[in-house]
This record gives sequence, C-alpha cells and structure tokens, in this order.
Amino acid sequence: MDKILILDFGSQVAQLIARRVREAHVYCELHPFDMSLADIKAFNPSGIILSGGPNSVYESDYQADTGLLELGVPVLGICYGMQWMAHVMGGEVTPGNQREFGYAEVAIEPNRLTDGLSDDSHMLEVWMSHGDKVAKLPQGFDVVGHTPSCPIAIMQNPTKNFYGVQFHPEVTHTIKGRELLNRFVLDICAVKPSWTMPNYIDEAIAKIREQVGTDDVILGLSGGVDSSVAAALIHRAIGDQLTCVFVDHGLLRLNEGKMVMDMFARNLGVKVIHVDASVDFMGKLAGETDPEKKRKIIGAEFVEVFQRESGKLTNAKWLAQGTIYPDVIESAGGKKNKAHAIKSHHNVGGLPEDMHLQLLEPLRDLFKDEVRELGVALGLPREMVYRHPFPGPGLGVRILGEVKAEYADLLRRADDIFIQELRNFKDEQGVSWYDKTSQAFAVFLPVKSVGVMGDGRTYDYVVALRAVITNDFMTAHWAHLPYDLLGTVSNRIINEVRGINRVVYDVSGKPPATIEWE
Ligand SMILES: Nc1ncnc2c1ncn2[C@@H]1O[C@H](COP(=O)(O)OP(=O)(O)OP(=O)(O)O)[C@@H](O)[C@H]1O
Ligand SMILES: O=c1[nH]c(=O)c2[nH+]cn([C@@H]3O[C@H](COP(=O)(O)O)[C@@H](O)[C@H]3O)c2[nH]1
Ligand SMILES: NC(=O)CC[C@H](N)C(=O)O
Ligand SMILES: [Mg+2]
Repeated sequence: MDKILILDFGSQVAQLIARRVREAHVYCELHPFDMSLADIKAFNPSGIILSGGPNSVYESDYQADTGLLELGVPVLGICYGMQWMAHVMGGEVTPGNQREFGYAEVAIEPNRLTDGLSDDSHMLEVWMSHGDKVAKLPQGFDVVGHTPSCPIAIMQNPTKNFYGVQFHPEVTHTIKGRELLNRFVLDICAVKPSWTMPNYIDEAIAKIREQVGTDDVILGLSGGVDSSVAAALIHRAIGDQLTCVFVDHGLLRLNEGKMVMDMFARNLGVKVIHVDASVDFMGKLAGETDPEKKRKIIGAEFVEVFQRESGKLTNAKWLAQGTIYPDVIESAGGKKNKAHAIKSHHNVGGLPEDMHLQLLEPLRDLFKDEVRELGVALGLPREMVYRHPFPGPGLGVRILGEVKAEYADLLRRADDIFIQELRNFKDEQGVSWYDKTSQAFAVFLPVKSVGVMGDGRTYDYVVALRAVITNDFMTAHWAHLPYDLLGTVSNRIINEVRGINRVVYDVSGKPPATIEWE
C-alpha cells in the first residue's frame, strides 16, 4: 500500500495534516521528527510531509535526518518544515522583524503545487503563523509565491519534487489548503486514493487472526462507538474466541446497561458478560474528591475486573480495547516538548504494569470518523455508530468532587431528560439537536442554592448542561442550542427530579475549558 509519512516538529496542528491526507483516502502516519532514517526507509513512504513547529531551525536541535532528502521521494515542508529544508540544503533562514500571524494573500506564479487552485487573481488566501522566514533559497529552488512581508512564501525544486510553503495548508482558514495537500499527495507523490474502510476490513481481519492465533480475547465493551466497532471487527476475525465484558461501575447513564446488552444481542451475536461491579467501584471512590485520583481509581478497577473475568476463561491472553489514533498521538513518545498531562484517560497510560494480558487494539491507526465508517461497513446500525461518545469513567467525572450514589441517581435522571429533548427538538431540516451536536450531557454540581417551588422554599443542587460541536474532540465550540430547547429541559429537570432546583448552561469552549468538567 502506498503511504505518506508526516514528521512532526511539534506543531499544534500536525494531526490536521494527517486528517487531510486520510480524507484524501491515502494512508499516512504521523511520527516524531527524530524518526531514524532506518525506520523511515522501513516505512517506505511515497512522500514525506514535514510539519510546522515552535522552534527556530538555526538554533534548535529539532533536526530530522537529512538522509530523508536522498530517498528520491517528494517532500513538502510546511512552515518550520520548509525552513528546515532551506536550512539543511544550503539556504538561509533568518528571524523576521515581525511575527506574521493570521490571514495573508500569497501571489503565485505557475507551479505544480498550486496550479489551478486560484482564479485570475493568481492569489491564494492562506493562514500564516511564523516569525522566521527563508531569506535565501537553497540551490535548485525557485520562488513561486510571495506576500508583501514574506518574499519566499512558496519555494519549489521541481526536479527533486521538493516543495515548501510558509503558510499552513492543513487549517481550514487556508481556503484551498485541502486541494493543495491533495495535489501533493495524489499528483506529485502519485499515490492512489485506495484507503477506504471497506478495503481495510480484510487487511485488519488478517492481522488480528495472525496476532491472536488460537488464544481467547477479552474485550472491554462500553457500548460506545470505538469498543463496539472493535468488537464487531474482532468478532468477524475470530468469532467465538472473543468474549466481551461490559462493566457496570454504577456510573452509567439511565438504562444504559440494559440498552447495551439488548443492542449487542440484537446486532452482533457476540458473547457479552455483564459484570455488576458497582459496589467495588463506589466503595473505592468513597471519600475521594480529587479528579485525577478518581480517574486513576476507576482505571485500576476496570483492569481489576478484566483480569478477574479473563481468569474464568481457559485461554485468555489478550485484552482488546477501542483505543483510537488520537489517543495514541496524544500520548506519543519521542516528542521533546512533552505535552502537558491535562487528564488521564483511563484506557491509555492508566494500565498497570503487572497486567498479564497483552493488548489488542485494532483501531489504533484510525480517526473517529474512520472508526464510524468502518462500523457502517461492518454492518452496525446507525444509532450505534453515531452515538455521542461516553467517557469510560462515566458519571464519575460528571459528578464534581466526591461521588455518591445519591448524586449519581439525580444526575442520571437529569441527563436522560436532556438527551430525550435533544432528540425531540429538530431544526428546519428535520435534523435533531442530538445529531447536530457531537457530545451532550448533564453535570452534577454539589452546591446548593435557594429556590421557590409551589410557594415553598427549596434548598437543592445545581445541574449544568453541556453540549459541544467538534470533529475531533481536541477542540470544541459550545453548541448554540435554541432557547426553547433549553427552557423545556430546565423545566422538566426541575419539575421531575426532586433534589435539583437550578439548571445552568455551560458556554465555554475547549480550549480554554475541556469537554468534561473533570
Ligand atoms: N463500562 C465499560 N465496560 C467495559 N469497558 C469499558 C467501559 N467503558 C470504557 N471501556 C473501555 O475503555 C475504552 C475507552 O473508552 P472510550 O469511551 O474512549 O471509547 P468507547 O466507549 O469505546 O467509545 P466512545 O468514545 O464512543 O465512548 C473502550 O473502548 C472500552 O474498551
Ligand atoms: O474513555 C474515556 N476515558 C476518559 O478517561 C475520558 N476523559 C474524557 N473523555 C472523553 O474525551 C473527550 C475529550 O474530553 P476532554 O475535553 O474532557 O478531555 C470527550 O469526548 C470526553 O468524554 C474520556 N473518555
Ligand atoms: N508555525 C511554524 O512552523 C513556525 C516556525 C518557526 N518557529 C517560526 O516562527 O517561523
Ligand atoms: Mg465511551
């Protein structure tokens, strides 16, 4: 299979480059800039894209192996990537006298990378984010794009098929950015767009069979998108060697347990064991108020249950999980500027070292939308594949502070009302607000406020509603829900859930907030 290698110099948006390439139906992987030449050769890319990055090429140790320029494959450098090419190939990069951040218009001359992308104005509307610039071209290059403040905005060496752009084609603010990346990948690298999920199924199945052999596999099934698709895929590969374990930690949504069990019985025909571990989880969580500690307790308890259940099978050697590519990228090793640990997702990094099961993660290379596409290709029903994600720690991270059964009961009912009304309310096109939002839920705030109901004073808890719109869950906008929807939800919660007398709506984006409250 033809594939593209993306080397990440620490860009905030490197993942977007990978998204764009995948959207062109071309397989690609994102690796740290210091990937060894041997590994690059083993990867055997049809083209290489060098990302942007926060450093300056002339003073940083963020240097890739220059051997990648001798492989005879096309290279596209973006921002820092372009500057790095210029720097190591004999050109010159200097600090600009001012940072250029935001919208810019690049005047272009004929060249293979951008021909046909502009109208008669010969302008491209792009997004810039840099301080340094290429001041002198390396030998063999010419300038084919410039702005008033950036004389070398696009450089090319058509003989070697090397291109550099100072702007960021991967962000949507660069109007023809997608087309430019497609041009590089499909045209200049001449890769066939054959990366589609139906094509991928057979390959994935063969790989699972080879890995697992005749062993048994236990899979943590949450009823969420990722683990459901993983279950369907693994089941197709190894049939009855797969046993799914659905853990009820006492922090599931209303009727979730029954719904998940029914859904799987109806749609998949896989073995699912329903483990009620709520007493264990709730017991361990008692008295704990710190969000990170709560997450760690829940993560450890999950593994505890998986290990216990695997002991009941004769030949279980594997723990399968629905880990997907963003999980892997976010916890990537090799990056020198280790990203801050914002929160410990329970399934990545939260696993104990002494686990005797090996990990089987067939979705590790896929983005969420690809996972969904794969689910559809495997015949899973829409309502399963397009569910909102639900975090493994469940209501445990939506009850702020100490988790109590009493709080969980109130929250479950409030959350259920919110979700019901999101499904009821439709826009002019008939699309429900559940489908218009990417994730929505209620949060329990353990603070009391005064209210008045039926002429009586109340002194009860607060529930916050959260609804976000996002593609990748890395950044998100709060959803502009209609007031009448919010009004209906608020009325119903306060009337129907005794113990809650106030409902508020969360209008924070991510960043600066995160999607979950803990
Ligand atoms: N209640 C649960 N019982 C068993 N395994 C679980 C449970 N909750 C989470 N897991 C495991 O943890 C993994 C990560 O959870 P995560 O929420 O990221 O994915 P998901 O639930 O499969 O999909 P989604 O992102 O759509 O919710 C799951 O793929 C699953 O293997
Ligand atoms: O399986 C999970 N285990 C976790 O520990 C976890 N924490 C957050 N999430 C989900 O991740 C997405 C981003 O959430 P945050 O903005 O809150 O980090 C959102 O979709 C969250 O619901 C989790 N999923
Ligand atoms: N976004 C980037 O790649 C920036 C590259 C380099 N740090 C500059 O400021 O010019
Ligand atoms: Mg989930």
